[in-house]
Amino acid sequence: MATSGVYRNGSNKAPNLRASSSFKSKLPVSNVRRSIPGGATDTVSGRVRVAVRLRPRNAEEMAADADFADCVELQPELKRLKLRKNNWDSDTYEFDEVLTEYSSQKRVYEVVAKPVVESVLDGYNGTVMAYGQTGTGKTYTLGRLGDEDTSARGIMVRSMEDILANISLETDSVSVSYLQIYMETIQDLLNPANDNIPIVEDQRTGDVSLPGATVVEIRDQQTFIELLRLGENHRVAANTKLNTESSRSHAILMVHMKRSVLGGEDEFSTENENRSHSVGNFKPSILRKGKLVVVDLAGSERVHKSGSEGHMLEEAKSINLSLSALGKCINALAENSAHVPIRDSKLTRLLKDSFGGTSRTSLVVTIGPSPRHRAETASTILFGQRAMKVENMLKIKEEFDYKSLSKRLEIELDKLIADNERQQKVYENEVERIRLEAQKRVTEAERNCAEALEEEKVKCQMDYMESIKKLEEKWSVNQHKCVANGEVHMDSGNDEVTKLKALLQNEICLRKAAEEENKNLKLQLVKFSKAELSGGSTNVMNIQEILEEECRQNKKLEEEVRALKSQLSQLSTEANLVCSMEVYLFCDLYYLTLAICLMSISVFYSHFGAFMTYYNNMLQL
Ligand SMILES: Nc1ncnc2c1ncn2[C@@H]1O[C@H](COP(=O)(O)OP(=O)(O)OP(=O)(O)O)[C@@H](O)[C@H]1O
Repeated sequence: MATSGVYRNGSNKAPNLRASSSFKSKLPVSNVRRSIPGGATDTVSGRVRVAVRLRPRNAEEMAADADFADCVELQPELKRLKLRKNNWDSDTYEFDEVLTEYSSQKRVYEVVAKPVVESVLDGYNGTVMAYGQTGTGKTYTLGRLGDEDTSARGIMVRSMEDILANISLETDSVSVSYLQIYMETIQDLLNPANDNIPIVEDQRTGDVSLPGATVVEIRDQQTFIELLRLGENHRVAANTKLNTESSRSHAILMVHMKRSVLGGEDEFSTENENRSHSVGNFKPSILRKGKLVVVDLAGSERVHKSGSEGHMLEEAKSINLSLSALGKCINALAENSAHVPIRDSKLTRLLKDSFGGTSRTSLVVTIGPSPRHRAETASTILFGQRAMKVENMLKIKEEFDYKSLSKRLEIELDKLIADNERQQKVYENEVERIRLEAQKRVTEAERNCAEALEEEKVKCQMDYMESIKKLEEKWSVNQHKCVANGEVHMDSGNDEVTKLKALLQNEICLRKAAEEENKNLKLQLVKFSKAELSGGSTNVMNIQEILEEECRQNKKLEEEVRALKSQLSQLSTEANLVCSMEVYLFCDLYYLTLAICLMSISVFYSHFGAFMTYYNNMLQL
């Protein structure tokens, strides 16, 4: 009976496996505490999950153990394993999963690794590790490539298949490193020249990294399989008594995944959305940095059983040393010991996060059926049982992806610039269209205007011609009238003007003679004045006054003569142009004026004559 067995897991009671959630189930969301960015304190408890896998009998065992029953009996439906002590007694152990010799590789992947891979895709670290005696199927479980038979593919290949199927190569990235710990040195299986890679621990986060290890970005499954093949070729293996191709090193495959998750995609979208509203629609996406570590341990073995000696013995001792260090750490963690001897080996330092750390860890312990190896099988089972007690505090590794936000903003900016340029082009085309239309309209308006002007011009010319014609007709009529009425007067007017001119000329001559005479008189007066200088008689003074008065009169006359001259010249010009009636009027007027002038001149000369008489009298006196 299953329940009648004795539980052997460090105490008399099996771990409370039923209380835990299903091995396949995802992490309970309600337990997750998140704090972004910086990867902070998003933790959830996660016990190390352990499955046991039984290898079928191999050819050697079929022969050697033909008469013996297997040392184990599996009850997969109860997830129990019975380890026979003898024919009538057995110890019963409970595991998270019990995988029989008939379990397919697919089933093994799904119960052991798939939940871990899913966690890695969610941004957690994950570890899948195989532990067991040499030749029990660790490499078979983890590392089979399934070249000929895809159903034989191991956990490594299937994990990568799942990862590649769940990420977007446009926004996410996957890269791998493949290493081995051989004789306490870390070597690069993808580049054997890298044969002493240091382990670097981040003091702040506790994260472990291997600077210098080859990191290859994976974009397709085939590349990954080729890398695994390359790594397997470089892995140290040897033909031992227990396994013709026994791995002499611990192989460690590290898969680094960076997955960009847009805000609002998952359960904490509301929180992210609220936070992102301050930056508008451009919420930084969340970058999840999950790391999957797949560890194919070297086989635990009893040295005498593996037949190792010389260098292989040294290898076996080194393997056992590191496995024993791992066992001690797991024991310490299982017992909540204050000190966990992580630094005792490279293996434990490298697996620091896998046991007692932040990783979701799944362990598959492989066992063989042979009763001859019962002790090793028991040891393996106990290792698994202790590992089941190790509690990890899973911590999500995520941060705001400012790089991707910047890229998105750049793309958005490019889009906006292109939109703007397109709109600018549309605008320019529209402006050009409007300009051409306006130009067309202006040209049309100009043409219309020119036509209208031309029409107006023609009309004006016609009106002008009409007016000229009318004037000419009128002028002609007037001409005829003039000819009929005033031709004789015109001729007589012209004669009168000529006479007037002659008279005027005569008067000018007279005036000049008078001026000459006046000048002479002045000279004589000066002489006379000198002679009579001291006399100062009143007569002379009177004469002077009379003389000055005469001069004034003379000037007045001169001005009148000048005015007459200018009027005469004007009259001469106008006389040729004005009609005969007007000429008559002007002529009459001038005759009158001229008569007055002549009268004035005669008065002057009469005065002048009187003066001269008086003057001569005076001289005689
Ligand atoms: N479940 C299985 N079904 C069929 N064959 C298996 C199974 N497990 C292992 N084998 C076979 O057993 C042999 C040893 O397996 P494997 O090399 O995987 O053991 P191992 O534990 O890795 O050994 P080592 O520790 O020496 O490297 C191989 O030939 C493998 O094909």
